[in-house]
Amino acid sequence: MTVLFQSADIDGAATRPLVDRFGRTISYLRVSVTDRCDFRCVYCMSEHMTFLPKKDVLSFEEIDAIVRAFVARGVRKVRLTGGEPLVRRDIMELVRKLGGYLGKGLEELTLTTNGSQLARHAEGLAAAGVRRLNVSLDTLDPARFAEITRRGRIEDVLAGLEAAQQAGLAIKINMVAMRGVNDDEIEPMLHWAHGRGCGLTLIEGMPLGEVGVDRVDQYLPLKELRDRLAARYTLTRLNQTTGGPARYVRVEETGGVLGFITPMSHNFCESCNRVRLTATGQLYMCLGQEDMVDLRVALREGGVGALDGALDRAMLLKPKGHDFVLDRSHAEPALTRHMSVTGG
Ligand SMILES: Nc1nc2c(ncn2[C@@H]2O[C@H](COP(=O)(O)OP(=O)(O)OP(=O)(O)O)[C@@H](O)[C@H]2O)c(=O)[nH]1
Ligand SMILES: C[S@@+](CC[C@H](N)C(=O)[O-])C[C@H]1O[C@@H](n2cnc3c(N)ncnc32)[C@H](O)[C@@H]1O
Ligand code: SF4
Ligand code: SF4
Repeated sequence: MTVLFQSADIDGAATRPLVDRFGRTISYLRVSVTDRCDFRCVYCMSEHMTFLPKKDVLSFEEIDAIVRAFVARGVRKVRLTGGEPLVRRDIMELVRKLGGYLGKGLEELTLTTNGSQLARHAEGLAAAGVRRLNVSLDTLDPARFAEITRRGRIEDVLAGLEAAQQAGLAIKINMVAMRGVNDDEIEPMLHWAHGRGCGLTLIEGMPLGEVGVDRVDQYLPLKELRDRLAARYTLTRLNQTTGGPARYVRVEETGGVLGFITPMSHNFCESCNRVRLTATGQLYMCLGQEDMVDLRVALREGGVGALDGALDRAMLLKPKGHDFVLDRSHAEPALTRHMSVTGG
């Protein structure tokens, strides 16, 4: 195997932080380790997907080299995502490698997962230094779960959650709010999640990739949900941030934390701090735009030494924000690229 770099000290302050043209500092890297998934959630994928060729997928050594370059430039948070990160073969090998950067520049290593494989990986994740996970779950009803995921078994996810909590991992549940699909379950989910010590974050559906369902009908602005919840519960605004896009409140009646991610109704791009690496090594500067730098090409043609320059080029390309529009006259996806490619 080619050794891409020798061990060097990446501890301490970044010498040249990553700052874009709008003065935003990049401190958060999302890494899609695979675009494949064992589910086909209706808002994310179509029933029949063509996945990226396996031969083009970055090796763990290449991902490691790229993450290292980012940490050296001031990235403090890395999230593994996908597709489903836990379906990539030998994924724990990568988690352990990246866990080695914790305390040496990296402050948080975490994952977003559908939970289906969590039961067998929870202890390993905790041992590698992961402290919290975001688990996507849009319903508590087994039949509805099977419909939304087009093939998932809720029992597997619940067993995964149990194992993760046993392993001491903090859990935030991600729920995409969909009108006419799961909007009758917001309050039950809130009580269920908070009752077991998990946070709950509601998300507005975004128009990425052709998925075979009518996104316009399903779109539910979270302002509407927030008003509905505020009529029943006392919501106290929290200033806490995880470095992600959610805005949080405490629900006084349950004592738990509720988050709102509102890319459609309230754009949070002015405070964007993140970039995204796909499984095949393209660094996208925005979830909702096409601007990218190919780090796989940079690495394979120029070695690790070429990464720094590629990151500088990337900063010049980061756009101001997305241009998502979702209404009857814009029913097409904003981009053909599915969420599972860019990792959400
Ligand atoms: N438009 C937009 N959506 C985002 C961005 N980051 C995350 N999301 C969406 O937010 C939802 C939840 O993302 P997660 O993977 O849980 O990550 P996070 O919100 O950063 O997580 P925390 O670290 O817990 O704050 C997903 O639907 C993402 O697609 C972003 O930069 N822009
Ligand atoms: C793409 S998934 C990848 C990680 C993992 N498979 C999972 O589902 O948690 C990351 C997050 O994006 C969310 N997501 C997927 N498609 C979305 C869309 N069109 N709009 C908003 N959120 C979406 C999912 O609900 C999930 O919370
Ligand atoms: S949201 Fe996650 S679990 Fe669902 S299809 Fe997309 S990648 Fe898979
Ligand atoms: S849509 Fe693009 S610019 Fe806006 S927060 Fe997300 S990644 Fe950042």
